[in-house]
Amino acid sequence: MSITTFETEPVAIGNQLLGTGQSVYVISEIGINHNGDMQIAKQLIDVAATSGANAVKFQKRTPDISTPMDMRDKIRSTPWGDMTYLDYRYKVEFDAAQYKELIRYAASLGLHAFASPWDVPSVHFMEEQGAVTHKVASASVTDLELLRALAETGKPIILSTGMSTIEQIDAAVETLGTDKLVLMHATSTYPLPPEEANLRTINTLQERYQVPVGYSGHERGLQISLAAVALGAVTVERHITLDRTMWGSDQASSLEPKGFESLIRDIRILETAMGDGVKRVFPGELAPLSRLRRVDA
Ligand SMILES: C=C(OP(=O)(O)O)C(=O)O
Repeated sequence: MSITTFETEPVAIGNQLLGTGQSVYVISEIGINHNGDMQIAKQLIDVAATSGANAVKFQKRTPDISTPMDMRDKIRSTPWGDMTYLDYRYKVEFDAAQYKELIRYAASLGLHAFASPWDVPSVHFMEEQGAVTHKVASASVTDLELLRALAETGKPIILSTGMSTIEQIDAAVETLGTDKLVLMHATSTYPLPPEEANLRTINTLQERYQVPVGYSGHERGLQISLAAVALGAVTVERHITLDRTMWGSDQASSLEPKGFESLIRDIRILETAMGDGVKRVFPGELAPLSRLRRVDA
């Protein structure tokens, strides 16, 4: 079985190029694992920085717009008591001053900070915070109004493709344009079982859209994300948490600090080991060559 990697024009996010042969851009998905607590958010930024990630990412919602109607009045038990799902969604949102502080804090540690805006006002909100890029969550692939607002920012866009058909991705890509677009292969099963990972889709997306393709992972463990890098993923995004037993819907399928650090260590080894594909004799082979080869050609 052959594996093809496609050369695509790199996309710049801030000072970092995303593309074949470039260092893998590692995104620490904080999402809502901060549970609305600035201290936890900053501790997660610390984890991203000490692990060697390139970026931290949040999820930004205007709950009155982005919360599905049939979910709003459902009662949820939370660490702050029983409340409606809508009230809970507000509880885990940060305001403009808090985002400014978090983005400034991340920048002081050498990290990009951005979000997946889940509705149009959240796009404008993140623009006002000066985000370097915007991510489209898999759930938003078919929200063409949101995608048009994102395209208008002129920023590079990272589009995740979980829970989407190829026709839905076609329409999203047409709306966003391919100029500054990075796609993410994703399967939105939490946690992701290996039989639904379908990693060869990375190559399918590269071939079809001719843009850099990364991987947004929800599996337990590290192997599938590492295999994605070997298949040519230019960026890897994983949820991070301080402790998988913390309260919150994404905590259990997140990586803890030690696991995240190991992931990035192994990604850096892999990207170096991928090389350039040009067959050559390496300096380290010369001694074994003279010792072992009997017939010189
Ligand atoms: C849910 C998100 O991403 P993905 O679809 O890649 O998991 C997100 O970025 O908010």
